[in-house]
Amino acid sequence: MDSQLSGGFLKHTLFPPKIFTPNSITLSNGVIVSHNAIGVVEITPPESDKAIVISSGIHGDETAPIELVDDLVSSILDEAFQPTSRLLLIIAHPDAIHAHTRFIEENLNRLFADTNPLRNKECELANNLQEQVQVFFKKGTEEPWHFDLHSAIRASEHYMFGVVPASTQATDIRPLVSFLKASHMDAVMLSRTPSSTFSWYSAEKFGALAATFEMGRVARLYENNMEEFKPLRDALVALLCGETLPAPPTEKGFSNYKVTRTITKTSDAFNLAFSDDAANFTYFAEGEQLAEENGTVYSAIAGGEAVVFPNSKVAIGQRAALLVQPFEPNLSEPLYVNVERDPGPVAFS
Ligand SMILES: O=C(O)CCC(=O)N[C@@H](CCC(=O)O)C(=O)O
Ligand SMILES: [Zn+2]
Repeated sequence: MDSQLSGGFLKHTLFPPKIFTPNSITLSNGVIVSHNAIGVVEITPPESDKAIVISSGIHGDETAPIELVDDLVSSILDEAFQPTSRLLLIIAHPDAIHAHTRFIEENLNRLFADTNPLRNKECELANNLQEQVQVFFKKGTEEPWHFDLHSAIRASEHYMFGVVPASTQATDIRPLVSFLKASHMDAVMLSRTPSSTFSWYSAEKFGALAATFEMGRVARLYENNMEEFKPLRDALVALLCGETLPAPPTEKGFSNYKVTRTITKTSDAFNLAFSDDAANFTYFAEGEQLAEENGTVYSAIAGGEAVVFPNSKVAIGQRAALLVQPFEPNLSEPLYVNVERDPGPVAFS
């Protein structure tokens, strides 16, 4: 193993040597740690039943996930726990982390639909990450999982929540929902339409149990209160080690939402009808105005809608908000999140 990785995965990712050579070591517990690329570490135990990708730093200013992934790699190197799953651990975008920004030229988390023409650094990163994940999942036949860790830009009615992408695969996501509950998350949101996010890539291409996790709110590196994410870390370690997941908390509930609509910004005339700092999951009653663009008015549909990830400053052609409604899934039956096998009826405008 190169000496820099023993100084920490994050440190190596942010300050890599001029020439990087992929390398591997076998720990005394038999676990192989391979440093495949800058920001990509693969863990191979002697036997495995799951193949799990845990990615962070897709957005450079969302730092709690980066600290968590760095900590997991250090703990594996220190043999503090012994994974029984193959793992791919990722810190994706060092330039954006250095710059304390979401991205440099283009939102990396919208570049996983296909191989990208190389117009900027994010396209190159997305292509490399697609390749790394593809090789990783195709190496074995274990159950594929992917957690893409993020932090929200704004305050949120639900501090920690998962966003499950819609795919054309028939993947029953109930184990994922159980994992969210065991991680003490507050909510899950089921998508309805395909997206071009990293978690969608793993769900669509490999049938992975995949989700974007929102871990609290953006903060500078090492200014996060990582105690808040201890239940998530505990659940991850249990999953990685093939142990029983921790029990969900009894003191708080868990909310289920499904996306009713995606509002896409199509011009510079796009405006949100509410304050820029409205929290995620702010509820709007039927008829309340949500956004306006060139005379098209978006208002909440019957039953009302809550707004998630509102952002009028996104690039033209990109998602400016998700609108959601609560629902109660029937967990005694398989729960699918795709266009063909929709989780239940929902009102559309
Ligand atoms: O707080 C925000 O507005 C953005 C936080 C974030 O980066 N969220 C992800 C969600 C991806 C998904 O829909 O699965 C993103 O916007 O890329
Ligand atoms: Zn993000």
